[in-house]
Amino acid sequence: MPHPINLPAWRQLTAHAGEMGERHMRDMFAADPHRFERFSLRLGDVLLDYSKNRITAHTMELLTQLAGETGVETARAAMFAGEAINTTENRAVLHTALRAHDRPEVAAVLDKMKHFAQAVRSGAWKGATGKVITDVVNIGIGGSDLGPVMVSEALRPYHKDGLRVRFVSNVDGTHLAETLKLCVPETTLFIIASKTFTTQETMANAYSAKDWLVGGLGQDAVASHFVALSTNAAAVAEFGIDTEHMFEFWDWVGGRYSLWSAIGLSIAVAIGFNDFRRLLDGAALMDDHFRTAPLAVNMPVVLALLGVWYNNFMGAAAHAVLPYDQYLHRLPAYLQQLDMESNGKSTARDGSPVSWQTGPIIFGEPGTNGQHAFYQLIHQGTKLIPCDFLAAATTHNPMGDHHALLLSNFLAQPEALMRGKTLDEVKGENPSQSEAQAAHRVFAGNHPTNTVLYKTLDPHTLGMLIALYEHKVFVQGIIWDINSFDQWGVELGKQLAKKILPQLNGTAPPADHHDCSTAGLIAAIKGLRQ
Ligand SMILES: O=P(O)(O)OC[C@H]1O[C@H](O)[C@H](O)[C@@H](O)[C@@H]1O
Repeated sequence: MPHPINLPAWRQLTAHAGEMGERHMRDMFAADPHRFERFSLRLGDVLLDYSKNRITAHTMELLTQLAGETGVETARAAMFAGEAINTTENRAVLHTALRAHDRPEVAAVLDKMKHFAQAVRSGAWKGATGKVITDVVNIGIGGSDLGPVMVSEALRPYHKDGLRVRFVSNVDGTHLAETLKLCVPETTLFIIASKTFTTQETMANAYSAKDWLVGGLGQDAVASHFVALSTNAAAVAEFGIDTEHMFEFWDWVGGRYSLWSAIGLSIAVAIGFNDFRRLLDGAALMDDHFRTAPLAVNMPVVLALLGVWYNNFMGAAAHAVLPYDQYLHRLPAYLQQLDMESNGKSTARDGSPVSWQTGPIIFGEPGTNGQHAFYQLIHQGTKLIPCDFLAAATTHNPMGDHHALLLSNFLAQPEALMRGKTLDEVKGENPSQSEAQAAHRVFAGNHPTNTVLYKTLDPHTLGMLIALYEHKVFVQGIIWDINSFDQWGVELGKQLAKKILPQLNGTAPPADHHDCSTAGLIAAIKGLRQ
């Protein structure tokens, strides 16, 4: 497969970007009253409006051509077929199989999760002293935390009353300590979530949680207060969890794609298995759409292509995710891992260095909070930052005018970003102001946004939205000719931390291989501790 920059569509897009640089969306909207219908897609209760982008029909044709030339359709088929497309780890990438209904091993684990979730929720599962569980603490990090936290927060209206699900990820003891202050051993159940069951942070937190539990209830209590989610049965047993109480998954499930697997157990406990199944079914609907819809009308493909357009042809380095939905307040954090760990790569699939841009910097906050913080830069700064706006047409919490206020902002911001405000408009508002004063009040506009509107944030819709982003990231990885499914970039820091630990603890002599900054900081920490 030739590198993307050598493909005909890439060259044509480079030339086309030059032409499009001159054009303002305000004029394109004025010229075409059907732009919304032309550039929007709908699947079930989810609507994607991508009309506020710096595109024409020709732009989309060229981008779709790029998807064709980079082999997106072949790659998509290979992923769904279970080929080992994660070539640096020789693994298949089959998170889609977790939400389909055709694998017996998946069905068996889901069944086990269902029974466990029911037992905890109904009170049939008892702690060591016979009390029902009131607090479930998921201990995990990265993909074993961010997906479950994000979904658990997003689906709060579906949580069972009186059952609190908490998450501990950071190796900073503060995270666990502050969480344990809210729990008592007799009624607390720990879910240790780790694909490898070797992750330093998770193991440290799991052992400390075990000490806390054993300190309160004794060693025999571990069996009824700890369960594990992992692919590594030996390590689970060594930790002291009966593998009866282990929920397994497989190496073909990447960490950041694992919330659909046993890693989702905390979600199933919080919202109940039926709603967890609805989450999977929503994702399966998006999978089906992604697998079968022609590229030009394929929602994840269109989102991916728009991202490529700005990232590779218009010089954008970042992408903002702006949910106007408080329940999605952890979506940006979740997408940071999904997108940046997947596509933050600089080696092409053939091992050569890339000479084109790959994954963007993802950031965001829930609207309207972001408006009062960083939107200034998006509106008037020097950087081009494409944004995704997301909102539900209905609210779980009708209260006065709040939802209408929220949605009016959700609609106003993309309109303002698109349209901008000209010098003449500024002067028209206040003819007495000086030229210089007026200049500060001008908005260039022409800032691209996608709008994702859905009916209600329910489990099914959330499943669709997450799968939408998963497949977007996949398509971009194929176009950029990188492996979206490994994460070698996180290894070096881990290795060095392991070496530094005994030096900090004083069980190993200060090493002379450090640079003077690291050595100086180690010495400073020791000094400040005295
Ligand atoms: O689930 P675990 O094996 O504990 O891994 C947790 C996380 O740590 C790793 O360092 C990776 O960067 C993540 O992709 C992964 O999700």
